[in-house]
Order: sequence, then structure tokens, then C-alpha cells
Amino acid sequence: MDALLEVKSLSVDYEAMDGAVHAVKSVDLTLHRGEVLGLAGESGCGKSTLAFAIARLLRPPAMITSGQVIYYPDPEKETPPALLDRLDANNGIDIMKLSMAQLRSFRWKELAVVFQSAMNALNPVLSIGDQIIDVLHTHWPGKGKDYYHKRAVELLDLVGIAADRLRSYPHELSGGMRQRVAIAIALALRPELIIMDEPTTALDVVVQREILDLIAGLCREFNTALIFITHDLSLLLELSDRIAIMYAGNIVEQATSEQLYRQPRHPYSYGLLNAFPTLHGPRLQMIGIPGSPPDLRAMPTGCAFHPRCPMAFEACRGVVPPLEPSGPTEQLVACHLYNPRFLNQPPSTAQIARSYSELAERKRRR
Ligand SMILES: Nc1ncnc2c1ncn2[C@@H]1O[C@H](COP(=O)(O)OP(=O)(O)OP(=O)(O)O)[C@@H](O)[C@H]1O
Repeated sequence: MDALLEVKSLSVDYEAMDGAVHAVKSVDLTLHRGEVLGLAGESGCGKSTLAFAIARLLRPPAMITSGQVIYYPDPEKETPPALLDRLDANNGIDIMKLSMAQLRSFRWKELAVVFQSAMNALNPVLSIGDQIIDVLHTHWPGKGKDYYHKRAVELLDLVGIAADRLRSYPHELSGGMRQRVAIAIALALRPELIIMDEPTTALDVVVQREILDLIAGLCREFNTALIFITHDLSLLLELSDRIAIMYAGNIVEQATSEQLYRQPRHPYSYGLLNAFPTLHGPRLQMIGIPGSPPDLRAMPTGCAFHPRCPMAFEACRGVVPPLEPSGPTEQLVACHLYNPRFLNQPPSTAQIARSYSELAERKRRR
């Protein structure tokens, strides 16, 4: 598959009085054209920081301390002239090196972002039609009034809003409708990539689902890639092609949704999946992950998950495991259990499950 984005050794710190918070640590990630990638992990593991860093939306005290984010524009589409001098020998653009003016050409046309609060970012004194037309006009000037109007109607139609709402003001719409408008604006310039960070958390569950289905459907229709963050892991499994599991600023596993659902390799991924009730499949006893994530200012040595891991052994306490293929599939895992130097036979999912049950049992007895 064609790479759209390559994140290489990206690290982000938040400078604080009592030391730097290492929110993203040396993350490598590839996103393919048209792919829906879910980011999952407990609260505070760095998902939003990673997504914001990719879009160059971080503000102090956040600091990108190392790494590159290489974006590959569609060779069949015209690259915005402002970005042409940034193309490297492989036709990639390092987003981290763009000037403010270049970033303005890059955002919306190539990459759009929808936040949890996007619906509240609409201008309260402009009708939603004017706001959509504003974006179209700014980036595609000189097309004529009728063109912009027609395109605004089409965009609203895509997100399931009737054309007569063009003249409505944000306060006249429900939260769900406003979030749909924010999505229509994100889609307006047909970007190659959309980043959505908890885009529906402020809405009720039924509307959340409808809107997330809608987004994933539209992205597939237009072959738009999507990086998608939500706390609802079962929804993430359903809508994403691939999922990256983050723990304490690192990606600890990357797999297709199917692989992850059937055979999570990292004990943390297993614990996370098992902490969510599923509506389908056999009934399983839910066992949470013991303990809590580490302080990102003072990380444990070795694998950051080892103090909570029911399968940790000596090497886990001393050596940081790299993210590597764990077998014949493309499933990547950062865990010594899959390193033949340490273990001849990697654990089965049933063995990981058993180790969690045994740990829970030991704790119960204590
Ligand atoms: N402005 C800040 N100053 C200091 N630390 C910060 C700041 N913003 C975020 N952090 C820390 O950086 C880490 C990563 O935060 P981030 O919001 O990226 O995590 P997340 O996985 O998106 O969490 P959530 O799921 O709760 O949104 C957290 O430990 C958080 O406390």
C-alpha cells in the first residue's frame, strides 16, 4: 500500500516546573493512503499529543524534541505551489519543517482536524452556509458565487443536513448537527488526511455512533485517510483498518483491527481489550489492568509496562523492547515475549489471559 504519512522517531515533551513530561517518545508510524487508523490507550498515554504534533498544532509548553513527519502528496493532484520547494528527493514533505505560511496551505487542503470541541469553534455570528463558503473561498478563490453555494449544499448533504439549513446559525442547531457541520468543513477541500480527536465525546451515545459511522463511510468513499481517537475501543475495532496501541508515550502494538481483536500480542493490548465489555462473542470475565500508568517524568527502566505486566521477566526490567514484527503477519509488537533471544515460544492469547487471571487471584488472596 501507498504511504501517505511516515512518523519517524517523533518525541514530544511538556516542559514543566518539576521536570519534562515525556508525552510522546520516539514514535514510528506509517499511515497508508485512504486508511483508517485508530489510536487507543488509557487516558494520558499521549494520543492527543501525537495527533496534534502531526498536525503541528501543539503550543508551548509542548516541545517537539526530535523526529520527522513526512507527508507524501498525491502525485495525481496538484501540490499547492507554496509547498513545492519542500518536496524532498522521495516526493515527501517534512511537516515539521513547514513555515507558518506553508502550514496555512497545508492545513485544510491536505490535512484537516476535527476536535471534540469543533462544534463550539463555529462562528456564532455567521450562518453555517457562510462559514462553509468562507473556507471554500479562501482556499479556492475566484470560482464564482454559484459554485460555492452548490458545493456548500453538497457538503451539507454529505453529512445529512438539508440545504435549507445553510442559513441557520450555530445556536439554532443541535450539538450533533453542529458537529456534522464541523465535519463538512473538514471535508470541504477534500483533504488527503483527517485527524479526529474524540470528535463525538460531547454528544449522546446514539448520535456519537451515527456520526462516527458517517465519518468512516465518507473517508472510505473519498479514499481519505483518517487518524481517529476515541475512548470507545469496540467502536475503534469496528471502524478502523489498523489500530496503534499506545502506552506511556510509546506505540506498543500495531495491527489490523481483526488481528488485534483475535490475537492481541502485547499483554497491555490484551488487558485493554479485556477491560471493555463486548456485545458479541463469548462471555468473558472482565479483569482490569492492575495498577496505573507511570509518571511520564520518571519512567520505569526497561519496558514502561513491566510494573503492571503479569508476564514480566528479568529482561523487561532492564531493556526497552523495540516495536518489531511478531510473526509472519504485519502485526508489530514492542514486547520481549516475542524475542526469540529470550523465549523460544511466544505466548498464546490464552496464556496471556491465564496470567491476568492468576495475578487477579493472587491479589484477591492477599
Ligand atoms: N500542558 C501540559 N503540561 C504538562 N503536561 C501535559 C500538558 N498537556 C498534556 N500533558 C501530559 O501529557 C501526557 C499526554 O497527554 P495527552 O493528552 O496527549 O494524552 P491522551 O492519551 O490524549 O489522554 P486522553 O485520552 O485523556 O485525552 C499526559 O500525561 C498529560 O498529563
